[in-house]
Amino acid sequence: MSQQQLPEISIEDIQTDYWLVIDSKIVDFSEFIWKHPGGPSYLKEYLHKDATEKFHYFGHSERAMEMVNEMAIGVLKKDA
Ligand code: HEM
Repeated sequence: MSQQQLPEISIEDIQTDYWLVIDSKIVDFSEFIWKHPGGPSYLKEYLHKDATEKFHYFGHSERAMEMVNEMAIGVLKKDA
């Protein structure tokens, strides 16, 4: 899903406990946590947090970026 098509959502409307933020996108990683090649602990460390800097710091591949887009459920509402 491209960023333009993502709905703006408020934190209280997020339907999963397993989310973090990368590049302003809310990413639902509930299905992905045990599949992450870097292991589950990195994702848990950023539960409900902005992981943008760390995600890019580790030099993730294009495919990893695609996965972020596939798991993105929306963008945070600005005034939320
Ligand atoms: C939900 C978002 C994320 C996705 C989809 C994702 C996906 C991936 C993928 C596909 C790889 C394999 C290498 C590659 O293709 O780049 C990988 C490796 C890795 N990821 Fe993530 N990642 C995410 C978030 C994070 C975060 C937030 C961190 C750190 C805080 C992290 C740390 C790492 C590390 C350290 C590796 C290297 C593992 C190794 O080679 O031993 N990832 N990730």
